[in-house]
Amino acid sequence: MRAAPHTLRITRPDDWHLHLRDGEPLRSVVAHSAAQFARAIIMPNLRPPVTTAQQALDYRQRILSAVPAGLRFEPLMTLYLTDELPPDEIGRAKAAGVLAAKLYPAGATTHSDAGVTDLRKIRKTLEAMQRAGMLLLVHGEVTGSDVDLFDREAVFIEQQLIPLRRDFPELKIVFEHITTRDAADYVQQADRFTAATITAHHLLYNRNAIFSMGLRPHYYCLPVLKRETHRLALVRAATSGSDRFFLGTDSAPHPAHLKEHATGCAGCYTAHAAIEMYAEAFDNAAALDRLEGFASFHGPDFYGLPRNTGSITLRRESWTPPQRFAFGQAELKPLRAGESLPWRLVPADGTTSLEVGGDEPAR
Ligand SMILES: NC(=O)N[C@@H](CC(=O)O)C(=O)O
Ligand SMILES: [Zn+2]
Ligand SMILES: [Zn+2]
Repeated sequence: MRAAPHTLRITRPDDWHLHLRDGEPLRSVVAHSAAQFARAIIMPNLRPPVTTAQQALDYRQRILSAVPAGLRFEPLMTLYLTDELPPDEIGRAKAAGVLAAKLYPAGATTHSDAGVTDLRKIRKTLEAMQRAGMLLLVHGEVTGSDVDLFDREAVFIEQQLIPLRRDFPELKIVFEHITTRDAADYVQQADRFTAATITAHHLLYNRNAIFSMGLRPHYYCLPVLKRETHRLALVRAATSGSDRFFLGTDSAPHPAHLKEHATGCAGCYTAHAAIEMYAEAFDNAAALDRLEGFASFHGPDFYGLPRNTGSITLRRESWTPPQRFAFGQAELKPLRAGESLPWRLVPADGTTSLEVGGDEPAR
């Protein structure tokens, strides 16, 4: 048997699904992602949502100005699809460098109230995207109160995704943050125009995490964590070597007081330790050799972008993320707060990743 490696060097990874928010909260969190990832696909679910090319360009500029000096980070922008989005905005967005548009079924998740109420209403926009080569990113859950929360992803595949795939065969679709064996199987068997992102928390946890010795709101996200058989299927997909699956943290910061609330917000914050959590999940599956493809190659290959050239190093060294970070005027409780992690990112400049951000907002 080979000895378990103590360090792991991989091509610098990207995050293909990230929420950075805006204003002061943005300035509090962006350094965490920039310390780990070269690029990230930035979700457009602000209030109001990012629905025009100009808004995407302005938001990109605000993100760049929030990146601390000395860190390089490229935000890759997306548009938020609504029933009213004019199809010709797609051409303007494409020309402005926007890579993708995001489908939030109305009511499916955080800040999705302006989302699409019926796919038939956006056919012309989807046609324009297919023509322009703009990717469609989907939050794949149906919303009806008649469908059990834990079945919403599987029902979405049958009711929405299969017809969508048939009607727009050459539209590149990323099924975002998949959480079920159904979704992993669907993507594995689909053609080369379909891929999926998988979060670190869905690789590490099943739904017991939300209910373990009391209700734990920091494990609540959408799509919600599923049962263990689904987690195992996600681990198999991520570590299979298949280029259909790639890294997307879905790190989704919310003020702690709104998560620890009678109607707590959905979203887990993982950007402070994302690559470390993925390394842990791949290590648990004895598949560390597959991490680089998943984290650094499959995403850019699917998006048609160049792979990164630099590298990062991870060390097997236990460390403990802090209990909280500042988040604008509020607090942010990260996943694994106060709990040890077995892998640690070795920062390029010799400081520790914990010092980026620290207990204070990173500026
Ligand atoms: N994942 C989440 O639970 N929340 C995300 C929205 C999303 O990605 O669905 C958020 O913006 O907070
Ligand atoms: Zn989502
Ligand atoms: Zn998300």
